[in-house]
Amino acid sequence: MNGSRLLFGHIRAHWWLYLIGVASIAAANLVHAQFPRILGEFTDELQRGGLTAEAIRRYSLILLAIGVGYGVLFGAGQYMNHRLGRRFEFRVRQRLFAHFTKLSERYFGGNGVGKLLSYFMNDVTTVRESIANSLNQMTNASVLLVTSVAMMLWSGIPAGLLAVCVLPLLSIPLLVIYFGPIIRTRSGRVQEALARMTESAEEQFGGIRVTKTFGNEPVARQRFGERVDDIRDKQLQLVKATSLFQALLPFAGAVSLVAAIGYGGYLTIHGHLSLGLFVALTLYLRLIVTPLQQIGNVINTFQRARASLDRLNELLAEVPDIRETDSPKEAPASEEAGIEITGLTFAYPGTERPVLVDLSISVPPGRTLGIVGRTGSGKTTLAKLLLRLYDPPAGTIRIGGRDIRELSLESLRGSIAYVPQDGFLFSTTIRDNIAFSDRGASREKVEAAAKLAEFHGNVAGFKDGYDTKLGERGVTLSGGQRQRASLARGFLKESPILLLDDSVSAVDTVTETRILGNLRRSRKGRTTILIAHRLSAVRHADEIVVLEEGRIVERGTHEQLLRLGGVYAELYAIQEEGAAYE
Ligand SMILES: Nc1ncnc2c1ncn2[C@@H]1O[C@H](COP(=O)(O)OP(=O)(O)OP(=O)(O)O)[C@@H](O)[C@H]1O
Repeated sequence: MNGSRLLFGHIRAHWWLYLIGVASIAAANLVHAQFPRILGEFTDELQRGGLTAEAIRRYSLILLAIGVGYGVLFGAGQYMNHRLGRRFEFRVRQRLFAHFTKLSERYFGGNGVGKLLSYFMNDVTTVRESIANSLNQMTNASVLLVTSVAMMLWSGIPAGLLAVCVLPLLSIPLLVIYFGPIIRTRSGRVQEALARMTESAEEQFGGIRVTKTFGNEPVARQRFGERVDDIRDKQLQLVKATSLFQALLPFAGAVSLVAAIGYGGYLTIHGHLSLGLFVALTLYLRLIVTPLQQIGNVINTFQRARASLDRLNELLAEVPDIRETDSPKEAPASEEAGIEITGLTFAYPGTERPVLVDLSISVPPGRTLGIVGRTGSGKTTLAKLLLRLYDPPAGTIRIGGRDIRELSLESLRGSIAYVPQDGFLFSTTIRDNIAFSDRGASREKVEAAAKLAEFHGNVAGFKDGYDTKLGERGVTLSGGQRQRASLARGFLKESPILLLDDSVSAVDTVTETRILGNLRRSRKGRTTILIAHRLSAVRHADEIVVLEEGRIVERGTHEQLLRLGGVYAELYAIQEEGAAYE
């Protein structure tokens, strides 16, 4: 979808409201354009010596009516246009968010949070301001220009004189053609620099604790300073172009006024033009200097808005990598939720080296698989493929006999409760964090999940219990508590498949043993995958696979692998030795 269509689609959808807004402003300007003519007539009556007290009262009332009429109509039009601008902003933000939720992990991996925020804040606001202001000012300016010229002709100002005065104004379209693209390009650069600054701010704020513990504040200040300097440079370049453009427009207006005074003054001296008409002419020309400046403003803001619209357009055109088939199937029921992985080889998009090589694993329904391996051996990648955060090659992963690429994303992800190592907790209550997959879950259900995760004891210690708020304005949990809260969230989901990715690594060994015991009791008969560094976490699994550089190097039960005396046995010996030291 194209950027202009985003804007024009909105205008088309609300065209009648825009018409009311534009018509009100147009009517306001028609009223306003009467002003010089009335003053011209007043001057002529004054010159003829026929001005009576009654006429002064009449002229005063007419001028008052013009003022009130203009104020009411202009205010109403402006209100309408600003309201519509806000509606545009609201809709576009909603749409952007909906689009974001469809984009894949790869997109978010490549684009920082700050950059994405910048679309919501800077770009949408620039377009909204442009719509409301441009419409108000453009209607204002064009109606005032046209009516002023018409009124000048209607008042009897000679067409020749008018042509001489208006001629300098014809340079305006040429200026617009020249400056428009320059302003747009420079404005695009400002928006990009703003996005980079927001991204940098987000990163610096996120990493502020690391910065402080390393005493690295000067480096952080310098890095952020570079971003701010970049914005300043880009903005200065933009300001130079817009200022020059805006200065040249009134200059054209001033040349036109000089022509009026020269030629009009000559005609007045020689009696070809009444003093009243001369006054009206100069007032009209003064009156059109403001619209000329407004046109300049509008063109500036519109060019800036186009740069932002182009950026929004690019974002909306981003096609999600992970898509469903035309008729996606439902994931199988719990008792069929076995997993078959056959000949799975996978490299991350844009990379050559496969991270997983020819994996074949079978997890019958209700069984538990343990996956161990050194850091970087591909364990989490396998979890991401199971969830289709990245696409596995067709036919390589099946659940209940169905290729996961044929399942609807909602039902696939609904059938797997995934607990990552660093589960993110939202700034809301503990209850809402645990009941994330089922907001209506009963208190008992939330507590049962927390008990399974050995988290209930901690929660009971908080003054507000499950209503304790986490995050920015709430309690800060320890690493182990966060991990158990995230684990409770996974347990509450009660999905056919449970996938724990090193989810008990931050808890002590006694708590780990309890959690794993709870898990074995509660998940009896349900498919479970345990990814772990600590072998104690997988020793009860029905099968354990050992990964090295993306390949399965050993497989079997805990006892079989110990007997094999290979990598697993070696790791086990090292970990046992470590545990003995503890
Ligand atoms: N988004 C990505 N793009 C490219 N390469 C990636 C991406 N994510 C991970 N990798 C690479 O894939 C390999 C496997 O990573 P993965 O996270 O699956 O390992 P892991 O076994 O889970 O490690 P750990 O035990 O440390 O969590 C690593 O070499 C990593 O650098």
